[in-house]
Amino acid sequence: MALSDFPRHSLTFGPSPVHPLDRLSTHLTPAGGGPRIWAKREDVSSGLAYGGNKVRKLEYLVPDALASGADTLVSIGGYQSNHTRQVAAVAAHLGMKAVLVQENWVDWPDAVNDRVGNILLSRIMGAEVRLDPAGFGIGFKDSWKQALADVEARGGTPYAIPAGASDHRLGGLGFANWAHEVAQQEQELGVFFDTVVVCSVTGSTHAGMIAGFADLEAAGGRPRRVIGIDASAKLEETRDQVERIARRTAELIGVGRELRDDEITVLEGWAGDLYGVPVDSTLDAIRLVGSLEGVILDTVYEGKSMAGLIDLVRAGEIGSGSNVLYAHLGGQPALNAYSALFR
Ligand SMILES: Cc1ncc(COP(=O)(O)O)c(CNC2(C(=O)O)CC2)c1O
Repeated sequence: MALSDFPRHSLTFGPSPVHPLDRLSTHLTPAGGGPRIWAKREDVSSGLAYGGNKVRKLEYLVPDALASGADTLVSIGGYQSNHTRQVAAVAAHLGMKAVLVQENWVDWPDAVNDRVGNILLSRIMGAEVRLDPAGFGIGFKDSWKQALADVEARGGTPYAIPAGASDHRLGGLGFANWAHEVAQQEQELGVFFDTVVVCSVTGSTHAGMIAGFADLEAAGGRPRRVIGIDASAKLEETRDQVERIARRTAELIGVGRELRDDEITVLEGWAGDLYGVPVDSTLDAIRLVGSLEGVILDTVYEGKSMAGLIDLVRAGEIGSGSNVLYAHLGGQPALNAYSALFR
């Protein structure tokens, strides 16, 4: 099957905007001659509760959920999960229930961590929010399996959405479609993005991009670099999951060849020691992009991937003449649980 053969339930206003970050580009290479940095904005692409990258993935899971006769979406994340908040929004939008397991993925000292931001939004949207003391992990957790069983036990029909909607047969399609959308926007903009920078944690955003760009290359497109910046602080787990989902998605959409190892790049160096805990480079990136561009990045994900992009540009790893596309995947609501860092 080709990507276009898979049903997609539209959950966005259309293609997510692409725009240059020229003040950032100039700041990083004041003498000129550096790369031009652009952003593609998943944080402003949907009307569903501030949107984000998971809405894209859910566009391909929703038809499967509806076809299964499910009445309840069941998923999992940390207290400040952007993913579970987007699941709550999509469930509300579809007239379905949502059961969300919110684990203690970030041992963060903020007293309101389980009451503001994403978890507040999920409660407003009527989701059943289950706080669980278990720590971070991107695999299938017992708390999530229990939630599925509970929905069935009370006569409901659950639809299982794993963490980040990633380790799911259809989890990579959303960003395979994103890659095709980029190619369309390149035509309109008259630019070619030779490098894409994206945050990687549960992996199917990055993995879908890899498969989608390989699909485009198989149809005669130019090769490009997709650089994942790890924000899980569990690099091997995240890299393994990116590779597994990328290969599975490439096969699913009929790319017609094995992915090359060099197409799967997840870099460490900006996650810090713990998922969800910002480090100096995270906060520096957030303040720099906020003050130069009025673009807001979060402390868990985008602040870390932007820190990676900034260092790669400063080190000349992303060089002059390059047009680099930064995938802004959302995440801002969680900032409310980190307000003490920005006094
Ligand atoms: C704003 C933002 N940016 C990047 C990512 C990483 O995406 P992947 O999980 O697809 O690798 C998330 C994920 N968030 C998770 C969540 O529970 O919110 C899945 C971890 C994200 O929310």
